[in-house]
Amino acid sequence: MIAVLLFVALVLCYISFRCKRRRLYELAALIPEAPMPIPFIGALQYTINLKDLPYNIMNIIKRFGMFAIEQGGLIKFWAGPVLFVAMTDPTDVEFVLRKCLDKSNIMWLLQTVTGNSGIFAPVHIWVRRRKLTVPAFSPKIINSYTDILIQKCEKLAQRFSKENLVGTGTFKAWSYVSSHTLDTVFDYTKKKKELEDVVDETSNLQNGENYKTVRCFLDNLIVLSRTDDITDIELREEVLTFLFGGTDTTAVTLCNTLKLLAKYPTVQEKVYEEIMQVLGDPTRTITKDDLQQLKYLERVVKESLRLFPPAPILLRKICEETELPSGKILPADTHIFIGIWAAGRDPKHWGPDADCFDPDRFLPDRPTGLFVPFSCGPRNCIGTQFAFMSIKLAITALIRRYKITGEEEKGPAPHMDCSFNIMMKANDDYEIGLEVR
Ligand code: HEM
Repeated sequence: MIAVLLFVALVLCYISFRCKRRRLYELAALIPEAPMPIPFIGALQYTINLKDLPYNIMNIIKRFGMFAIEQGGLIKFWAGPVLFVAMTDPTDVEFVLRKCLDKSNIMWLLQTVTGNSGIFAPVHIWVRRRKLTVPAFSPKIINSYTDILIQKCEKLAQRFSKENLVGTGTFKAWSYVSSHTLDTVFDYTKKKKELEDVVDETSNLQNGENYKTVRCFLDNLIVLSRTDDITDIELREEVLTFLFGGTDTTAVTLCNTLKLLAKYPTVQEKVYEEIMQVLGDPTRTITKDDLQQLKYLERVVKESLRLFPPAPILLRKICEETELPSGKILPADTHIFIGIWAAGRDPKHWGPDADCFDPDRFLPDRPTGLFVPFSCGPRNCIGTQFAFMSIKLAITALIRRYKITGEEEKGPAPHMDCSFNIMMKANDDYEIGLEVR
């Protein structure tokens, strides 16, 4: 008898739940659905096998993104009762990134690490944090870092030769490059495992202790924190934002670009020739003006970001029913999965060779599709300019000394086996070789 009552109660709860969400189901029914092997739990089935989770998520990102392209730019899928739409249509994507600023709360796990730092914070907290950090990224301040960055890139190039990695076959570049980018953002020489101490130290630094020993972004944040009423916890959270948003993203892009240069030696030679032409004297130290002239290198980095964006998806949540520019209507409480990876490979917008590596597609007179590896709109990446400068300087320091070697690609479409570990990263930890020029 109790079991029957329990069953009836459950059925009534389910009916009431469905009734309350009637509008959501009505609108969702108009959107094509991604095929799922097990219907009821939806995309949750891909999270069961924790060991292969990063690989499975990457596959979902690719598969759903491509399916959205086939279906005209928008599809839906369910994760249990939660409605997701995957979006690739350029106009709809730009609209969402500019107007819908709430992050999806499936990012709660990341938020437990970074707290209310700008990158994942609810909109009302983010507005203040963004205002606080913007001055640290003014072109004037970024330019003033050029000399420090040049020294650090030289140090990276020398490190490879000091550690006997030049002319001795292939090695995994990831750990060297990621410690370099950590150093560039924080200007610290501490190892990652000591980062907690670094973060705690920043709180003491607010009081002026050891202030002169720290420079770069951290330095600027501390200076800013003196004029604005920012607490130790907030300062700590923002430091974590820079760690989270600025270091591995730049390292992944740098490594992807090196790997692509190894795969395509003719592109690498063009990059080398441009550097030699701009610098004239091969031993001369690079300047910020030289950097502006490295246009081909800039196109190579953009093409690397198009094909292998470190953030292959962006997540947003819409709280109210919203009509998209394409005319489709999304119900309130939809989680949006913006397919950056797929939008960068959409043949409708990038041409039939969308999967191929062709830096010249970024020549100024050629039309391009949606290129948003740094997002766009008010919550876009605050470090875009810094990232470009940092990546171009590091590649210049390496290419002028060394030939990057490795497995050459047979066709124009590069292959890289990647997983999604918060960002999209190659599974081989970026195995490359270096030869002296
Ligand atoms: C190639 C390198 C980089 C890539 C691809 C990248 C990508 C992104 C993307 C896609 C977002 C937006 C996330 C979203 O909309 O959900 C973002 C946000 C952010 N990035 Fe970057 N980023 C890079 C480098 C950097 C660097 C070097 C810094 C700082 C030194 C930085 C600091 C930030 C911050 C603070 C945010 C949060 C902005 C906000 O919400 O107001 N990023 N980044």
